[in-house]
Amino acid sequence: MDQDEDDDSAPCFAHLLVDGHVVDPRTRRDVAAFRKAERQRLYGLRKTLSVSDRAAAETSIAQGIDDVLDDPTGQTIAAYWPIRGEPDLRRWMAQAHEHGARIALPVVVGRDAPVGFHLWSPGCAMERGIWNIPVPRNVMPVVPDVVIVPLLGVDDALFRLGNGGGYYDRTLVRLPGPRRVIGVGYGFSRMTTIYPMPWDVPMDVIVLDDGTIQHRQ
Ligand SMILES: Nc1nc2c(c(=O)[nH]1)N(C=O)[C@@H](CNc1ccc(C(=O)N[C@@H](CCC(=O)O)C(=O)O)cc1)CN2
Ligand SMILES: Nc1ncnc2c1ncn2[C@@H]1O[C@H](COP(=O)(O)OP(=O)(O)OP(=O)(O)O)[C@@H](O)[C@H]1O
Repeated sequence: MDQDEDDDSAPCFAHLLVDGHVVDPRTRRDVAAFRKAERQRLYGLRKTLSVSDRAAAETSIAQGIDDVLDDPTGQTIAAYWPIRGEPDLRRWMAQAHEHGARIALPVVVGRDAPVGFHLWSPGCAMERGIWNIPVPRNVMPVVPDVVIVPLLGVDDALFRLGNGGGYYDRTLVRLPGPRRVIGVGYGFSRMTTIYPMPWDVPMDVIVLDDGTIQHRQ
């Protein structure tokens, strides 16, 4: 017997809630298993990229972001410090900083909490944060106008598959004011669907290394 559906001695439905969203437990389990397998497949594809593939991808993605952003001057832009074979945009970040953008990095502050965004500048002191991800040592929190998110997978409706912590989804729903979410990744990241769940937040536009620039319909 399945405890989730058939235990009528349990009047509490809290186990069906994910961050306030009602979710069927069996669906949640199936989707989590699907995403886990897809993550492994996509991490594997990233590992096949050569140094020159990566360099070319970074140039192409940087160009695509410039096309999408227009003038970064005066904008507060959250980018990221690359992990797990993500495109390395640090050169683009330094250039945008030089052109007058404020650049911030995501900082995990707690397991199920939204991430914070802390100002970064080229060469600033860094330290290892949660998950061992480098973060700026000096804590200067900001609210970004633009969030550049690394995508592991992306589906036709621009829902993102990430590393599986749910951090960006939790963060983006809570960001005050208008913000633009730009997903960046490799051409092989495309999927038909990630089976979006109520908490998934679609991106506004994606920039892939194969030259794809796709805006959400
Ligand atoms: N470069 C970069 N920085 C980032 C993010 C990112 O995706 N890329 N994040 C964007 O969110 C946050 C970190 N997100 C992370 C999410 C999960 C795991 C992780 O290790 N997950 C487990 C599996 C979790 C699960 O399936 O329950 C693992 O892979 O072992 C690490 C970092 C903040 N900083
Ligand atoms: N508000 C929320 N937003 C996102 N995920 C949440 C939320 N609350 C709880 N979760 C849980 O966190 C996990 C997030 O999984 P999901 O596949 O969405 O991660 P992801 O978007 O790939 O990760 P990340 O953004 O860290 O790269 C799920 O198991 C989900 O149940």
